[in-house]
Amino acid sequence: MADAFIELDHVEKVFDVRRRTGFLKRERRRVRAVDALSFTVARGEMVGYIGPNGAGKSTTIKMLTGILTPSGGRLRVAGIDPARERTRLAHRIGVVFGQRTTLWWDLPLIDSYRLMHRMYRIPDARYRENLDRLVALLDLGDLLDVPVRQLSLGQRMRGDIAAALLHDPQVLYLDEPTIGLDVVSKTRVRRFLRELNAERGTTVLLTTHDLQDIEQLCSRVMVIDHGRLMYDGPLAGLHEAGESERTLVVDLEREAPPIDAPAPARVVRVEGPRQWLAFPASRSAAPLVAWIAERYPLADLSVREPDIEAVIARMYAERAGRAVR
Ligand SMILES: Nc1ncnc2c1ncn2[C@@H]1O[C@H](COP(=O)(O)OP(=O)(O)OP(=O)(O)O)[C@@H](O)[C@H]1O
Repeated sequence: MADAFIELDHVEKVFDVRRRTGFLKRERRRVRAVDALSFTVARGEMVGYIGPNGAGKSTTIKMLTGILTPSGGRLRVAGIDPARERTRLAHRIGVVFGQRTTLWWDLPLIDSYRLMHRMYRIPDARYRENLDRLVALLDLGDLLDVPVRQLSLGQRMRGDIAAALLHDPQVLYLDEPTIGLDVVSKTRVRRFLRELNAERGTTVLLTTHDLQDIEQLCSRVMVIDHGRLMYDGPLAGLHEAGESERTLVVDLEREAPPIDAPAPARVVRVEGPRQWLAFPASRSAAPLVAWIAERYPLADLSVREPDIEAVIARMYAERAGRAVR
């Protein structure tokens, strides 16, 4: 592909794992974390990269950043072989790990940015311009003098995202950027990423367990499992492939027998006055809510999105999959 920015051609990563199986006894095992993985991502695309635990997502990202060397296949990011030219590539990429911070824990936030200014040799004018823009967009003004360890998770995440973007990377790898954040912080982070992508054309590869991250940010999603690409296409297609379901959680004013909802909705759990109804993710919850509200005394309700593991599990079960390369 001419405008491919990230290119993987039959990339593999095999780990040799030694395991103690008894006194003085060790077993050698080979783990194929990434298996003949091929895909391309065009410049400016925002792609969700999802899969169950241990699927090979982190291993892929580590190879894309040059931290790990592939055992086989061909890998290029912006035309660069990451494992061979890690330093040159570092100027083109930004990485945010939701669970870990790249910021200096004991220093005020601004000091981490000053250190990055030096580390990446960002020209002074560009550093100041980027810092001002990121501080405004991510609302970091009041936090710059606060030591990182005193920041809330949402504040730290915004601080980390700014740190990853100070040097104007062309591609941003995000690993669980909204994990543990409250609804307001999630919305803020997602809005920022949308704007970044629209205004700067930054290519984004996003790993997440939150389907709403994907829904709100990515027109394309890739599903990986056992190191292989299981699906590559729009999120809507994934829902179809896995016939995923959302759950309507209904709190009635008092206990009642399971709600006899019109198919395909059905009660999957009852606990006192609370009932859980599953319905296809492709349908609106509104008609079901209206149907229940007409017949039952409602105290409260909420809709839960399917989690990624459930979608993928169904995808396997149904095997109605499409576009498996
Ligand atoms: N350094 C390593 N040595 C040995 N095995 C490893 C190593 N790193 C990863 N693995 C194995 O490779 C497989 C893929 O792991 P990876 O961390 O890439 O999965 P993941 O999709 O990122 O999972 P999670 O969602 O849990 O982060 C797993 O079986 C894991 O145990």
